[in-house]
Amino acid sequence: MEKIKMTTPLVEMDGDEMTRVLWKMIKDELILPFVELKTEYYDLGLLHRNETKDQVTVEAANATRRLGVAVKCATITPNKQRMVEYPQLTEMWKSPNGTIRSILDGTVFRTPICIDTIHPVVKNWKKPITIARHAYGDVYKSVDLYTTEPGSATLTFVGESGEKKELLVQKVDGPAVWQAAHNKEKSIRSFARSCFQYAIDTKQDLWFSTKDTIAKIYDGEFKKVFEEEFEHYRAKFEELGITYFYTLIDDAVARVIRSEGGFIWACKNYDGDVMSDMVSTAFGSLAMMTSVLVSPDGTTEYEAAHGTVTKHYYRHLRGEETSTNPMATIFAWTGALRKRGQLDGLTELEQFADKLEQACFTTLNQGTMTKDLVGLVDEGVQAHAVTSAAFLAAVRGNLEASL
Ligand SMILES: NC(=O)C1=CN([C@@H]2O[C@H](COP(=O)(O)OP(=O)(O)OC[C@H]3O[C@@H](n4cnc5c(N)ncnc54)[C@H](OP(=O)(O)O)[C@@H]3O)[C@@H](O)[C@H]2O)C=CC1
Ligand SMILES: O=C(O)CCC(=O)C(=O)O
Ligand SMILES: [Mn+2]
Repeated sequence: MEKIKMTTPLVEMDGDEMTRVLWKMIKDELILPFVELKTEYYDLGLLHRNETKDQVTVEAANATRRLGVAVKCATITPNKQRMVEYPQLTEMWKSPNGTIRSILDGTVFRTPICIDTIHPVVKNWKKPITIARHAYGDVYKSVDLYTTEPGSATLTFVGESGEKKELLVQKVDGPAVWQAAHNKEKSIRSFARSCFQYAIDTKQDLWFSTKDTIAKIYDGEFKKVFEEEFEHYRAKFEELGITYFYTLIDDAVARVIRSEGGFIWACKNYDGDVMSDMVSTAFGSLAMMTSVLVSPDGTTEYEAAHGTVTKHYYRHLRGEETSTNPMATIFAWTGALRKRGQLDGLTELEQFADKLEQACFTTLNQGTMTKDLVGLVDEGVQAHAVTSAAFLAAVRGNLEASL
């Protein structure tokens, strides 16, 4: 078979640990034999980020703005422990995801990948729940401070006009921790618009939740902007018979559990981060969730929602074959290839992405799956755990049969 040609490169962001291992396996087994892959490659592996003083992350984000589509491997965000593990690190670098999302702005849409033989642990969930996570700001762009003596902190804003606004944060009588976070009205507005548009595109209800009773100004602004923006979409919502529903985050959490699913849940950045892990795991596995960042200008970045699967990587380093689930990383690639195909009018590339996803489903339906899924399948369904390599080989077999 002649390889499928591409016209515009994808931005390829390589990453760390087990997902970096899977990344290469996926490319070698499922993409390079079939596609004349064109990528602009950025190595976001921790040590290369360190060598470039994290400039490679900024370059990769700027390349994504230029080329329009990126695919990203999971990356380590260093903490104190990682500084010990990697003594060559000159700084505790920020999260590359945080940096990229700040540059691209927009919303991260996360949807569970469902199969017929695995039922959600929440038995009334009948349809997938998509988390729409605001990608900009809040704690991901905040500054932190630790102080040791009694004293007080104030929050000061100085406008370009010279106007000053000052607020006492707290007076403390001993050691304390502090944090200042922000968001931009423009970003909140584009978050709202992308959520309403996504609800229309997928014909699903949209829920939105914050804690505006506590963060009256901060979260109140999110609520207000969503209400204002909804007026531009109300007619279309009514025409499609879908609804916009706002409620407090704690009420939303309870309602989500009691729901049937089949809607989009818009969440502030941190809520979306943690709720997407809960939702994906409740639907099956962390590795069964797609994730795409859609920025206001339509730029897209596809990734897995999970991390670098460190525990499996240590086993890999000890020479063991691991059974790490590559589904979310494969779907990051198919999402990006399909989008590139759509933008460049390459039907064959789009169809290839569809067929690769279908080959994954066929493999799972044949009972060939990674360890995380085997224990979850319905009673009576034959399923066996295989290594990541064996899973990818089986997917390749099914893919070849479909081409
Ligand atoms: N998008 C990104 O770039 C993200 C990066 N990170 C980074 O990843 C690193 C590890 O973070 P951690 O908190 O352990 O989170 P991970 O998501 O990497 O893994 C947590 C656990 O979830 C299970 N799991 C996750 N993905 C898979 C998979 N594909 N197949 C099978 N099981 C899976 C594993 O459970 P078990 O061990 O029981 O098999 C694993 O130990 C950190 O350095 C963090 O900074 C974290 C989140 C997102
Ligand atoms: O960037 C990080 O460190 C974490 C990212 C994350 O947890 C996510 O994207 O869900
Ligand atoms: Mn997360």
